Amino acid sequence: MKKTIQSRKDIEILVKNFYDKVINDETIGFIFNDVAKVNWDAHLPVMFDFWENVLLQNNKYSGNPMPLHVSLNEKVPLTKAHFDRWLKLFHETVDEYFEGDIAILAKQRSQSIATIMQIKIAESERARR
Ligand code: HEM
Repeated sequence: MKKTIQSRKDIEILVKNFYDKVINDETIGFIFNDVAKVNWDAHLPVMFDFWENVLLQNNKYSGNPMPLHVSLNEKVPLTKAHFDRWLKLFHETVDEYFEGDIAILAKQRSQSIATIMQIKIAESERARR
């Protein structure tokens, strides 16, 4: 049976399984593997903190992901298709493992953060012209 998202352990299950899909994905995998060459041992704990902060509100993450994605977009254009794919994989992972209010919140928050990210990227492109 699926469970609700309640703890750091649940967040770790969500995030790890999501990135397992990401690194093997034909549409967005190369951005992580070949462009950013992500160090997963360093990145995963940051993502646990980020999602724990967003979903369980415990102030573990105090960074700002927006500038990082704006810079990444200068190395490889991050398109709507990339964001749609990211969101599809994230929502799929949430639904595979979890149910309940926090699972719904995870899908809503990822959607709204992705929207803001795309707006920030578009603004940065206008400023560069
Ligand atoms: C096309 C979609 C996206 C791509 C290709 C992408 C890619 C990346 C990459 C390459 C990194 C750097 C990892 C490293 O440290 O080496 C990163 C960091 C991060 N991403 Fe994304 N991302 C995407 C969308 C999102 C979305 C929608 C969210 C939030 C809902 C998000 C949240 C974060 C956070 C929190 C970090 C860590 C920032 C920090 O170090 O403080 N990303 N992303």
